[in-house]
Amino acid sequence: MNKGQRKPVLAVKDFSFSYENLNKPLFHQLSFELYERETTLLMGPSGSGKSSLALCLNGLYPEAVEGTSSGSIFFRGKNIRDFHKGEINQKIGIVFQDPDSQFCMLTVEDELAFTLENRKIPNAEMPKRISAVLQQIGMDGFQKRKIHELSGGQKQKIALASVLLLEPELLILDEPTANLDPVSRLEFIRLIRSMQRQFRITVFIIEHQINDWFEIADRVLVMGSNGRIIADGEVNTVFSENKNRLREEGVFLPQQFDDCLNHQNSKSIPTSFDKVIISIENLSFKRNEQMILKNMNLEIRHGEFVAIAGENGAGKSTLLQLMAGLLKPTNGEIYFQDVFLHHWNEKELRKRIGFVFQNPEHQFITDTVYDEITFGMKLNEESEEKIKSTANQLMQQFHLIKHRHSNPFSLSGGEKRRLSVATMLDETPDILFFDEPTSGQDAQTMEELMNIIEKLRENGTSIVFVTHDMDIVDQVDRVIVLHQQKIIYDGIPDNLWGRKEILKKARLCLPYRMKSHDEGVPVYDLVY
Ligand SMILES: Nc1ncnc2c1ncn2[C@@H]1O[C@H](COP(=O)(O)OP(=O)(O)OP(=O)(O)O)[C@@H](O)[C@H]1O
Ligand SMILES: Nc1ncnc2c1ncn2[C@@H]1O[C@H](COP(=O)(O)OP(=O)(O)OP(=O)(O)O)[C@@H](O)[C@H]1O
Repeated sequence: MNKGQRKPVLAVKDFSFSYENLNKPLFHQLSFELYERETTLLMGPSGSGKSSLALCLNGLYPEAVEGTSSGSIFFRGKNIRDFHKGEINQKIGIVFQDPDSQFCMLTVEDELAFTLENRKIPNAEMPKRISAVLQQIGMDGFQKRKIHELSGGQKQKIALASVLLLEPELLILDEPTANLDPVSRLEFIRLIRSMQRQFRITVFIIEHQINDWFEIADRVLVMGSNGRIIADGEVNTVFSENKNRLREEGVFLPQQFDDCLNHQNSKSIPTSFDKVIISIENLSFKRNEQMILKNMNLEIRHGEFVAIAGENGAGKSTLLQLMAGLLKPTNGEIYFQDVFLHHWNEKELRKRIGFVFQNPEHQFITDTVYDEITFGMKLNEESEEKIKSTANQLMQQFHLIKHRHSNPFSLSGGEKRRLSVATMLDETPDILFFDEPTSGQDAQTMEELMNIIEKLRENGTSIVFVTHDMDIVDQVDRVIVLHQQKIIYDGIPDNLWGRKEILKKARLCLPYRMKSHDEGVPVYDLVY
């Protein structure tokens, strides 16, 4: 049966949407259809309106925000406005970009039971279903854990489990794997594929990078910065016919279409890594009596570009926060420039150490983008002139000028992350800690971020960041891999790629430039 004869699950007709505080519509007269058992990827530059569209598709917007819409959205032929409240949210399940905004209960078990209650599943059946879904996402045993005490990736997995329990007819996933370790990401994609075969669900995914989804995506839609769909069709056709336009828009091209891709290695920057900036001696750290890091020794040198990798929950964010003095070791010592970290004056330390959180919202303390960027400079009593010119330069650099008066919490995911990085660069720090700075960024911003990092390094700043992106790890001077409270690898990335047993233990995979040697094998089977 061709598409002309098939009935769409979802039909969007001439749909436009505007936020009241923006002077023009975010997107205009969008028309497209989604079909049963198809997987459609929505791509587009950061801020183009992808998450806003997802929230319109399941009827949450425009009611839940100050916004207006025109046109219609039909679910199996019925206007979504004509469904009873709550009914449409079960048919169309959505996982938000920020899992924190999804949770309503304290523990994992209560959160998942809440979904089952809404589906009127009998209480007696719940433990079995909860255990089964947690097993599917590799988190059985986490039932009693408090959600706010989970790592970023663990939270994302719980948000995904919750929507899987809903068994919706249409599943909308907004950057669902951004915080997952590489193997969890591939496992999740496989799970979606098998669920789709089993339950005939339709899947709509918002993603910046298509590489992992390439094998299962039937179709790709691209939203342009002009608020219109600029490409729609089968994956190969879209990328081969629109390569230049998509590149101009800052959209990531799949590996096989990206002829500009090369293995850039930042080791070319002349740096002497002799002087130690951070030194860790016999560090141990416990949380709620659980040992997270044990007897760790580590040195970071001036100008070094270091990545920290490892599976979800391995302790990467914890290590970063300890090195930045945001957490105190249970045992052992950390020195910053040869002085005990906790002997430093707090104000002086914050000037010298920059820290970008995994969740950018944890960093925001003011009501506008401008105030956020100038906050540190005002605190340091910089001149009015310097504050203005630095703020303007940073807003230009991070494409935030048009949002200068916006509330940081109303920005798109990528814009929030760019703001959180910009606020750290009002001065050149001695060391900059980044917790997954590149996740959720479009191709253009990613490239610009890497350029900013290179410039900082030229000025001697050390960069230490946590990432699940093996292509970024491929570009650093040194990679540290954490596993079961310890460092199991510390060296150059090129040597890591040959250490299959380490990759396997830490649930890492190879960068794409190395995977491409095995052509013809589906990417999700190419973990080791
Ligand atoms: N609640 C809101 N009020 C006002 N403006 C908003 C609100 N939410 C989003 N915006 C603005 O709408 C634009 C689109 O945001 P949206 O989150 O839909 O983009 P996106 O394409 O998903 O971006 P990203 O790839 O960065 O996640 C952004 O410029 C954002 O600042
Ligand atoms: N506030 C907290 N209270 C108690 N335990 C916590 C807290 N935050 C994290 N943990 C636990 O500490 C361990 C390490 O968490 P951390 O956030 O450092 O992991 P991570 O390697 O950064 O993970 P991810 O890749 O998922 O972001 C995890 O088992 C997590 O559940």
